[in-house]
Amino acid sequence: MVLLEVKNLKVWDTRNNEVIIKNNSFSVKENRCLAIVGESGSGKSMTCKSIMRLNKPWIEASGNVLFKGKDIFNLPNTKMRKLCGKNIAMIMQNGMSAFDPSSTIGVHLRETLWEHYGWDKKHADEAMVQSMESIMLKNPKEILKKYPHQLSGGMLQRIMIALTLVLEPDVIIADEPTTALDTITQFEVIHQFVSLRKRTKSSMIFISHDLGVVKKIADDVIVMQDGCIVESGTLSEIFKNPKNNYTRYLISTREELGNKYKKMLGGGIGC
Ligand SMILES: Nc1ncnc2c1ncn2[C@@H]1O[C@H](COP(=O)(O)OP(=O)(O)OP(=O)(O)O)[C@@H](O)[C@H]1O
Repeated sequence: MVLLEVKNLKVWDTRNNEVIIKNNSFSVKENRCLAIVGESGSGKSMTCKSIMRLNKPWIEASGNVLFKGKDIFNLPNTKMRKLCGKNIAMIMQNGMSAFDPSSTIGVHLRETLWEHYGWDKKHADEAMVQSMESIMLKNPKEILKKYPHQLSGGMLQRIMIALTLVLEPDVIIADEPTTALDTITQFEVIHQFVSLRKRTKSSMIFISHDLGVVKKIADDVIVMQDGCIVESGTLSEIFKNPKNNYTRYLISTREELGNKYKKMLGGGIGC
């Protein structure tokens, strides 16, 4: 079953009328992970921000976004706020930008859980502490008292994963969630994403320019170039039999990079 359908999405900058996303359509099926890949500036983030209506005021979008068959593109902002988080949750590229710098993590999480579930402080804290423990975050009670700047990017990403586990949304949108992290933390966070999918049975849109990561997590892939979807298919179709030159180029550069690392590390790394 299709859970989220994006139809003829067009996005443009009203300041200079530059078209950023050109009439793209794609869908996310139940319990599947769709990866959006492409080089920097190809429009991956803009696509997801447009679904969530997180674009800057000068950016406009047209088209349709259907969630469980209902058009949410023209939903009033108050209804959209309710939907975001509980039904469709976005995990940002940079953990720091997801949290209010002037509030503690606890205040932020409690507000979110109050808004979506009406939980009081005790209920929210219990759920978050349990969720953070389940993904091996140490001292969760202390974490709730901290401000975002007191925690590392990897910690903030994991807190967002813990919150997503509590919210159990139907669709999770993860925008390059490992970009700002070092290699070891990246590996751990990807592992958390894979188990997040298993535990919540959520569908996922996973944005990445790292095809190695995509191979680990995705079922379906769309490839973007200059605001257009140039190829789409299942993971094995895209990797084993890419039809588009740009897809072939992305895969070959990934393989070259992988081989270089293998040589450097004496054959110890796989992609
Ligand atoms: N706030 C903005 N205002 C105007 N143009 C923007 C804005 N944000 C992004 N763009 C432009 O939109 C295009 C697509 O950007 P987008 O961030 O979606 O790319 P991306 O594929 O996600 O890249 P990256 O992998 O670097 O995050 C780029 O040309 C970018 O310059």
